[in-house]
Amino acid sequence: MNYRITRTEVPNVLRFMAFFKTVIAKLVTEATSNRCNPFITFVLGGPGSGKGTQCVKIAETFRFAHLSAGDLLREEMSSNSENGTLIHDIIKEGKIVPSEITINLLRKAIHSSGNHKFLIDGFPRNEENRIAFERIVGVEPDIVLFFDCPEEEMVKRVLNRNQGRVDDNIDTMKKRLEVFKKLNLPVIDYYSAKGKVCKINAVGTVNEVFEKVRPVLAALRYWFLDTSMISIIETIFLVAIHCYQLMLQINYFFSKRLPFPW
Ligand SMILES: Nc1ncnc2c1ncn2[C@@H]1O[C@H](COP(=O)(O)OP(=O)(O)O)[C@@H](O)[C@H]1O
Ligand SMILES: Nc1ccn([C@H]2C[C@H](O)[C@@H](COP(=O)(O)OP(=O)(O)O)O2)c(=O)n1
Repeated sequence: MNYRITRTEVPNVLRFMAFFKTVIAKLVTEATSNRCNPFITFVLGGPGSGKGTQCVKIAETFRFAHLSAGDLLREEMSSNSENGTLIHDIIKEGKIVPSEITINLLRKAIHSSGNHKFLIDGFPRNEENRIAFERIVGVEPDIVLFFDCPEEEMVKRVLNRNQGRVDDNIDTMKKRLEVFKKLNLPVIDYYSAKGKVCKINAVGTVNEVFEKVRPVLAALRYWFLDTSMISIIETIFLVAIHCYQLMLQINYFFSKRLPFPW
């Protein structure tokens, strides 16, 4: 195009470009705002369904930070903290520790991890956990992985776990299964209704189950790639506009006429 900007038009063109840059920045902020929050994956399933085992593999393969609510509570229990005895008694009874204690441990672990993609394993266990997390941490999970496993398989796995846990015995296991059905399944239903649950059949060898999980996490890679692509395109676009503005100002200063680039 042969159109040339005249000297009197330059201030208006500069003003238009400043407005254009503001609009682009706003659109990009809106497109990426959700993505600046940490990426939260809740990992749920009955006791012994294989959550912890699969989380280790996911964390290794896809570089997520793995935070196990149960492990954090057990560490707290053995650190002789003021809540130690309370946590021990609740876990031994197969019940759920008050949300405030678990969320405090999770919050500390999230902040000290240096990662922005999290697998939160074994949380939320009940509606109280769920509501408190959303209120205190202020985010909802991006996805929920649900390891669906038959009861007899879960019992077999827990009784063979051999990690010296106070709750890995048949009496506590029966109570935990009841608590899972009564309190945890409603949480899974809640997130299912929101379209966030990805149900994985947890029967099979560890590797077979992981092959069912892999495509779910692999699909998320595009999600993360998407975020960086938007930022790269935005940067290229804004740098181009800045350069043109600068050229325009230099030309204006030397009172020349500048060809319009489109
Ligand atoms: N797919 C599987 N097949 C057989 N055993 C498994 C499988 N996944 C995990 N396990 C074993 O079952 C036990 C419970 O697994 P774990 O990952 O601790 O479950 P959860 O975290 O859901 O309680 C562990 O001893 C683990 O090695
Ligand atoms: N959000 C949570 C997670 C675990 N707990 C307690 C109660 C659970 O029975 C124990 C053990 O949890 P953990 O996730 O390690 O147990 P499983 O791996 O499902 O066997 O910790 C809790 O009170 N609240």
